[in-house]
Amino acid sequence: MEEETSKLPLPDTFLDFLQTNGIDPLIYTAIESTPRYIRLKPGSEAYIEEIEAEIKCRLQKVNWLPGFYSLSPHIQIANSKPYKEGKIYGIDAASGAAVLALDISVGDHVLDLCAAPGAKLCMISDLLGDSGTVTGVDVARHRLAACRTMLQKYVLGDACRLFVADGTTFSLMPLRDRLDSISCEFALEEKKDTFTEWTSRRPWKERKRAARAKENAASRLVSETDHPELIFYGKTSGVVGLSKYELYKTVSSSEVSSSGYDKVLVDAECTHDGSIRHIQKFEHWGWETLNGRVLNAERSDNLTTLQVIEILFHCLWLLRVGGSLVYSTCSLTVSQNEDVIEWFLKENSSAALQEIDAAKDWPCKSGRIPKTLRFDPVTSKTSGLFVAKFKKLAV
Ligand SMILES: C[S@@+](CC[C@H](N)C(=O)[O-])C[C@H]1O[C@@H](n2cnc3c(N)ncnc32)[C@H](O)[C@@H]1O
Repeated sequence: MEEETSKLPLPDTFLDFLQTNGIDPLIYTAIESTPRYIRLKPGSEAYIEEIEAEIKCRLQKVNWLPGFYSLSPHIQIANSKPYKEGKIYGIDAASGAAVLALDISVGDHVLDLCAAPGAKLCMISDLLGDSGTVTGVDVARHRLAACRTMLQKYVLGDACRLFVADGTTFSLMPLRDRLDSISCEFALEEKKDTFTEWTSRRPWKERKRAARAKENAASRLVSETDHPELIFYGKTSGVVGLSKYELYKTVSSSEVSSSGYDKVLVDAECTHDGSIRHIQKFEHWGWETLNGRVLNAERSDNLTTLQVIEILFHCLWLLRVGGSLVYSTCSLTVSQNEDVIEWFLKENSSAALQEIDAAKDWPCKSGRIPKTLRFDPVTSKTSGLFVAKFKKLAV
C-alpha cells in the first residue's frame, strides 16, 4: 500500500477512465512522490535512533496518526534489521486512518472482513493490546496465509482468529466470553475433539482438510455447506478448549443484536485506482493490460458492486446494536464509494452514517456525501482512500 513516485505517462484510456469517474489526473501527476509510511510496533519507541541508523534514514513523526512515521519513498525497508525483527511494518497512513476510524476501545471484539494481506489487521491487534479479540476473514486462502505469517512475525496473533470464508455468508459470532460458549454438560466432563493450542504442524486429518480446501479455492468451488476454514487462532482468541460444535454454532438474529461484533472493518476489494503504486505497475505490465484489470473491470477479482453491498448488509447484521462499521476502498471512483453507501443506506434503516471523530486533524477532503472522507496523494500525501463509518441502530 505504500506509495512511491508519479509523473506517469498516463495513457488515453486511463485518462478517459478518470474523466468518466470524475477523478482529477493531477492526483497521479502533480507531485513528485508520496512518502513511504511505517508503523512502529508499540514498545519499539525506545529504539527509534537504532532503527534510523539501521535503515539509514530519518523518520518523520506523522503528527495526526499515533505510531506512524514517514520516510523517503526510495528507502527499502524489507531487508532491514528492524523490519526483520518485527519492530516496524509498512502501512500507508491512509490505511492507518481507516483503522483509527473504528475508534477501537479496550475489550472490543473486532471483525476485519477482507482482511488479507493484513496490515490493517496487525494495527487492529496492536491497538487492542491484551484485551478483546480480532477475527480476520478473507475469501483468498493464500492471501490469508500471508496474513497469518505477518501476525506471527509481529507476535500479534494471540487474540486473533483467521477464517477463509466468503464475506457474504460468514456468520460466526465473536467469542465474547469463552465460558458462555461452553455448555454445562461439556464443562463438567473432559471434552473430546477440542481445539488445543495452535501449532503450525497440524494433525494429519486437518492437513488433509486444508489441502482439500486449497484445491477448492484453486478451482473456486467453495462448498456452501462447508464451515469457514480456520487457518489460525491465538491462545487468547477463545478458540483453545472449544469443541468444533461450539466454535461453529450459529446464533439467532435476536442474539446477534447483543452478542455481535463491536466493530467491523470492510476494506473491500476494488479497482485500486487510488494507489499510484498500483497504477505504476502497469508501466511494467504494459498499459494495454489496464483495460482488463481496471478499466473494464467493475471490480477486480470478480467482486461486483452488488457483492460489496451484500457484504456490507451481512456485516451490519453481524454487528451488535450500537456497534460501528467502517467501509473503505483504495478506489477514488464514486461508483465504488458514494454510490455504494447511498444504496446501502437507502436499503437499511438500521444503518446511520456517522461522523469520524478522530478525523478532525486529518489531511483529507470530504467525500461527495457529508461525513465520508477521501484521502489522495495531493491532499494527503498518502495513497488514495475512501472511508465511511456507520452505526447500527436498533429498529
Ligand atoms: C483491498 S484487499 C484488503 C486489504 C487488507 N484489508 C489489508 O489491510 O491488508 C481486499 C481483500 O478482499 C478479499 N475479498 C474479495 N472478495 C471477498 C469476499 N467475497 N469475501 C471475503 N473477502 C473477499 C480479497 O481476497 C482481498 O484480500
